[in-house]
Amino acid sequence: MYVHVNAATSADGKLASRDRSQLRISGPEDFDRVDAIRADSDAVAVGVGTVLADDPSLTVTDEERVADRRADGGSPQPARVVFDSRARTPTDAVVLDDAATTYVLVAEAAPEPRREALAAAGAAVLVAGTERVAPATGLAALADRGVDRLMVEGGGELIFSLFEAGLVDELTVYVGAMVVGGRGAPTLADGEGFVEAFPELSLDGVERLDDGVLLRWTVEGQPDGA
Ligand SMILES: NC(=O)c1ccc[n+]([C@@H]2O[C@H](COP(=O)([O-])OP(=O)(O)OC[C@H]3O[C@@H](n4cnc5c(N)ncnc54)[C@H](O)[C@@H]3O)[C@@H](O)[C@H]2O)c1
Ligand SMILES: Nc1nc(=O)c(N)c(NC[C@H](O)[C@H](O)[C@H](O)COP(=O)(O)O)[nH]1
Repeated sequence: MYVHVNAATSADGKLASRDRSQLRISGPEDFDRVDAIRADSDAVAVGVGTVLADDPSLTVTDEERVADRRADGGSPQPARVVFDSRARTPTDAVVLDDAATTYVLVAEAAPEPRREALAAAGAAVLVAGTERVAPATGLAALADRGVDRLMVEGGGELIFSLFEAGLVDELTVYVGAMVVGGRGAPTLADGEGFVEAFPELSLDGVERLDDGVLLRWTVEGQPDGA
């Protein structure tokens, strides 16, 4: 599976402010680029922290892109994926509307009534991992369901854990023209952090977009040597 992580940060590397509410960093050109990546993907993934903070739709909005997907014989919308170890996704979350298939990846530790509530709300609940969703197991379950190209939009906890597992192929970051600050504000890669075996990136492109900069990298070396 090809895994493309895309996110937007402030000039100081934050995904959002310390209150973790949704922060508009991208401008219209970057949001259009995000829409195009979604349209090229079989599924779009976020962590449950992002669902709770942003309540995103994760759908393709450009009608031509939707029509192209249909013409190619595929589903009009990519599937949506929530990494949600304890099944905390609210049953009225926008990702559970009927716009697309939604997989909620949970751990065995997720309470059964929550799993049932999510299934009743229309989610396809997949168990991957014991206490926390195991990234490689989760991605294998998605691959079994036809996901070859996965876009990951964040947040910082999920992005770190995918790097830690050596599963990221491509990273694109839009760096917007603002400073957010705050030691507790989420950054592009949070989690425990690396002290050695840092994932190595190879720069593929730098481009001005809106008032910011788009950086494109291929992931060369990963902690597990993948
Ligand atoms: N600027 C951007 O591009 C962008 C993109 C996405 C999110 N955000 C922001 O990021 C913040 C949310 O990020 P976050 O880091 O708090 O949460 P997150 O979205 O990374 O979700 C983390 C949660 O996912 C669950 N999870 C399940 N399996 C996991 C695994 N293997 N590894 C890690 N998490 C796993 C856990 O419950 C964990 O608490 C919000 O403030 C949101 O607005 C910004
Ligand atoms: N590229 C990007 N630039 C931003 O400035 C920003 N805040 C996000 N955030 C990603 C997060 O997942 C958002 O919640 C979705 O971008 C919202 O997506 P919808 O339009 O609801 O589908 N992503």
